[in-house]
Amino acid sequence: MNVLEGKLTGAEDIKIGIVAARFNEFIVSRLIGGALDGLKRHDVPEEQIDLAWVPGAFEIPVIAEKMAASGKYDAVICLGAVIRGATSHYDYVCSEVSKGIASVSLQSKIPVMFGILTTDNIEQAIERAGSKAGNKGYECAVGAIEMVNLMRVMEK
Ligand SMILES: Nc1c(NC[C@H](O)[C@H](O)[C@H](O)CO)[nH]c(=O)[nH]c1=O
Ligand SMILES: CC(=O)[C@@H](O)COP(=O)(O)O
Repeated sequence: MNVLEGKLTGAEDIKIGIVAARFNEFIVSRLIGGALDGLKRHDVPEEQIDLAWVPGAFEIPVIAEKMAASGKYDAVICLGAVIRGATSHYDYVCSEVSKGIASVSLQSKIPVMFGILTTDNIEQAIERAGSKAGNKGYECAVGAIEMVNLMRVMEK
């Protein structure tokens, strides 16, 4: 059996685009820190990482699509924190952001990582932004490297 896998080494030439939502910046800034930590610890040079801020998670897909279509990046990491409020707005934002990001990844044929926290309260978001439930930004960074290297293996 042949196992195709994306290793976490050989990331020195990987170029990453990050799209981050400014809404709940207190949380998102920690997701960005986790992503940068993950990329740096796997030897992705800082000068090969671009960060684009958008107002909120709903605006992430359109900028993720521009990054992916530019041909400048091997992968795009989408970071945001959607925290439930008093109305159904949360459901619409979460639904459209997840559909949008998935669509960009399939259309552009490069990894577009879903680093959007969708939580019922701020405590759950804090837990997933660098405390007891890990850091979704770090997870997406390492996942991006694995996916880029897996796709390179499959294209040989
Ligand atoms: N409530 C949250 C939002 N809402 C804003 C939308 O994402 C969007 O920017 C607005 O509707 C204008 O188009 N965004 C988040 O990222 N997180 C939230 O909790
Ligand atoms: C996720 C949201 O859009 C939400 O934070 C908005 O809050 P509300 O539903 O109270 O307007």
